[in-house]
Amino acid sequence: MTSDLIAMDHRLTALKARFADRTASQLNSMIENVETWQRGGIHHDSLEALYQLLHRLAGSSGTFGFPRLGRQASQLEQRIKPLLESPDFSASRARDIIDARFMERLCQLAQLLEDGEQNAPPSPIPQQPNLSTVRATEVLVLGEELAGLASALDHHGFRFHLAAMTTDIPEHHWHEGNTIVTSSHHLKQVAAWNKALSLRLQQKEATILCIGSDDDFSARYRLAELGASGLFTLPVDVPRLAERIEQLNRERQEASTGKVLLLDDDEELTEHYRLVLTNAGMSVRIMSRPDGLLNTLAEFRPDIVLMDIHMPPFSGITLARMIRFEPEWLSLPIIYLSSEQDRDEQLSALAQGADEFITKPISDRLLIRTVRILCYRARQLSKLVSCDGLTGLLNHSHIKQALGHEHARVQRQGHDTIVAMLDLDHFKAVNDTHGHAIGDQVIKALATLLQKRLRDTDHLGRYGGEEFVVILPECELPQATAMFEEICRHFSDLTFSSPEGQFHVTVSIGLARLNQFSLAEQALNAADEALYERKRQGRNGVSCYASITSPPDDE
Ligand SMILES: Nc1nc2c(ncn2[C@@H]2O[C@H](COP(=O)(O)OP(=O)(O)OP(=O)(O)O)[C@@H](O)[C@H]2O)c(=O)[nH]1
Repeated sequence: MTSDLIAMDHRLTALKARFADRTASQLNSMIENVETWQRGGIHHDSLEALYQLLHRLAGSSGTFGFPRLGRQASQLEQRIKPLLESPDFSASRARDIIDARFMERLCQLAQLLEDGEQNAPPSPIPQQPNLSTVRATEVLVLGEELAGLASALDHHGFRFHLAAMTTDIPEHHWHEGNTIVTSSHHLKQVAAWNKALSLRLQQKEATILCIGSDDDFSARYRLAELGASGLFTLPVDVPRLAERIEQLNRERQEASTGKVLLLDDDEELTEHYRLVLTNAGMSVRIMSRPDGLLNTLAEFRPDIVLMDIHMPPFSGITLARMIRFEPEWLSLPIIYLSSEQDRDEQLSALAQGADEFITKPISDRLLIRTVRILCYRARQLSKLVSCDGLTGLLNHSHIKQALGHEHARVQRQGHDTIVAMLDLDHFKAVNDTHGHAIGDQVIKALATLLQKRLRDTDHLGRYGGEEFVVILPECELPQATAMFEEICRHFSDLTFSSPEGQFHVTVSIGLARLNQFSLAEQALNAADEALYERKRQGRNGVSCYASITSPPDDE
């Protein structure tokens, strides 16, 4: 076990101990209360307090290793619920329910807590996917004949490892995050090697893209049968291959990461979920009270919200409806986390503004899998709305929105952020000579190169036809200039081909510091001005707004 896992194990054990202590003292005082009620009268509020305790235990005990306690609490909870919901509550009906048998079973809960604590085996910690490998973009190129292709991929920003045979690849270079590129002759052997390593290292198989000359149905079918996930025919269209590899990387990364806002008034349970999800590679923000919910949504911008339904005095159902007041959050997936078992009740809760229901208790593994799938689906959906179809980058309105958010962050935190405006040079001539479809490939190649070279925290958008906007948070002008100069060099090295022959394209870039401007729009105009200065100076390079002119005093 790594030191991180040991630390996490200790924290989960400490949480379990806290849960057991708190529950023991709450159960004991509840048992005393119920004994008093049996002698006197039972009030609605007292019964409601008992219900809340049982409801909490039904939802959380399983997570802390007390599944029997959770089941029994759920059965007792179900006995009280109809009376609490009925319009004619009466003390005598309550006394009929809270009878000697009920009391006996309530006392057993405390016993189950003690027994469970002694006997429950420690729950295994779900393994964290190694994020450094998930993010890795190394391409394994297998087959000496593909050496030229490997160096062409290098120009597109991919690290590659070239080998003649699988036996020449050190095992530590293989992981499930790899893309393997090989020719159809080697596919059978490469696929067997890939499968053997995936079984031995207990990871998913790496994705194999195949280079071949036959493109007919039976050739394709055979490659798919052998385990290939894509075919590129000779001569290989390198920008298209680079784009496919980049897309695979993105999909892998998106499948393992996610931003989750978790709202539940049970602090130990929320902390447990946070530890488990964070350890699985997700970014988690927790709240035990909903007061600051709207601010947290705006600042954290989660992929999904996981929310308890019962958080006295708040109701998750009302909160879900309240979140939808803001058009910005109309499509934000809200998932109820609740121990409510009744499907009818679940559906009527869902009808009022949420999207899914996760029933507590839930095992750590199932929680991770469910949350991962929900985050992935949420990102795919929001991408459809926010991304440009040709390049997959943010579209015009969403890159402007991202700029607005970053401007607000800069104003609050004062860090340096750079805005870049990029425009392909003489692109009309590219379209006129090689055709619009080839022009599209040039646009996609620049998008892929930007995605490869920039950080996950940067924002990339296609602003117009052959114009891009990039936002680099927490970056200074000299760094940004050096990085974009390198991008210009790499882009001009890419070779494109069409029936008219091979050709190269260059890009001009204008930079501005977002901090210099009181409005985000002004920074965009400044970057645009710097871009046109670059065009005047001969294109294929970078100009900075600061070096052209100082900002006016009032900006
Ligand atoms: N293939 C393709 N071309 C596009 C797309 N959107 C815009 N364009 C073309 O991009 C070209 C832009 O040309 P201009 O604005 O004249 O600029 P330019 O030829 O790049 O010259 P400079 O910017 O001065 O270097 C036009 O021919 C547009 O039709 C697109 O989605 N795909």
